[in-house]
Amino acid sequence: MIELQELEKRYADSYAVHTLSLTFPEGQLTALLGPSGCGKTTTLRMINRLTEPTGGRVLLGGQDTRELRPETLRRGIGYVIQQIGLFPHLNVAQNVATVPDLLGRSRQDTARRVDELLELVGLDPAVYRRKKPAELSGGQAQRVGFARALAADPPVLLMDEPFGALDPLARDALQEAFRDIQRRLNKTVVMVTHDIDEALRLGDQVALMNAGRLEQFGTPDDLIHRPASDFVRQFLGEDATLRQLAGRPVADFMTPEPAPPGPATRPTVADTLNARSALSVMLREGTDQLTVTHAGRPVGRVGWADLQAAGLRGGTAGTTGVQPAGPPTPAERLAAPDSA
Ligand SMILES: Nc1ncnc2c1ncn2[C@@H]1O[C@H](COP(=O)(O)OP(=O)(O)OP(=O)(O)O)[C@@H](O)[C@H]1O
Repeated sequence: MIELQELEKRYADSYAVHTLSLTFPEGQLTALLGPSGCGKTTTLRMINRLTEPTGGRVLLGGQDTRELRPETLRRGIGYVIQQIGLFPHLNVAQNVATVPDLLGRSRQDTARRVDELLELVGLDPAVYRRKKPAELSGGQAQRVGFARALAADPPVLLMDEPFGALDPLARDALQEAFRDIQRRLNKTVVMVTHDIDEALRLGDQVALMNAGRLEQFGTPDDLIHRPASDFVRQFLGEDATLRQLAGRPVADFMTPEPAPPGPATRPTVADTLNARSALSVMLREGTDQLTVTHAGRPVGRVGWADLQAAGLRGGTAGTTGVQPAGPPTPAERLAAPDSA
């Protein structure tokens, strides 16, 4: 869908991006990940020509983007940045309506579209339509930014650290909302982030860059279990598997099981709890089996081996240092960050 062919950006005698070739698959979210200064933002901005390449080309739906006028190109691509930059003098509805207005849609269509989009991003139109940006929290403003980026229903969405300026709670909530939206709308999304957790959690694919070049392109699972280089291994760190488990609900690893008769004998966790926290509970409670509940009722069980098999597929316990009957080190590491 979006294809980069030997794309390059040179500044004086240094390359911000060097002969970068990669294809962002249609309908999927690709996280552009890498250390500061590796060329993520430059790559993203070359897709919508906010930055002009010094070499190579970008194909969008097979068409060379140099053949399009930059404004036409940008109108067809949603763009979300860290501080969304809403127009302060316009209310929420007017901000979201900017692009449909530009495209000459009727007033009625636009009003309906604005309400749909506000609902989609989790803002009640009746409450938020007429508010000014100054009356919104950071998370709400960013939601409006998403709505605005989606207003023209672009097939492609570029996002540069879209959750970066939010506090952890607002960030989690908006990431969840966005994941849900992405599942429903199937946009082709390229998201720049330096946050490994975010990339592994939201990315269908991850493109890991280093010094202007691509180190590896693959699924989160590929990067964790089949790192293409020492750089990839070191960048993800030894906690990579735990990070991946943190992004998945325990329901994904559960074996369905009818509620056993009699009093509960195993510790219970809700099916929405993330798998990393479920591991923490096992360590804390000294058990390798948990009962999983849905709306308070037992629906299945999950064992250490299930999480280990899923989390460490293609690897070994040594990858993370997690051991079932284990010494205290992993327990400390697991329990510390987010004991459920
Ligand atoms: N206008 C410019 N002039 C000169 N050098 C630039 C310019 N813009 C970017 N660079 C350089 O290009 C390299 C890549 O920058 P870029 O902003 O793409 O990195 P990044 O991976 O997005 O970094 P970060 O995560 O810190 O935002 C950096 O070394 C940067 O200093």
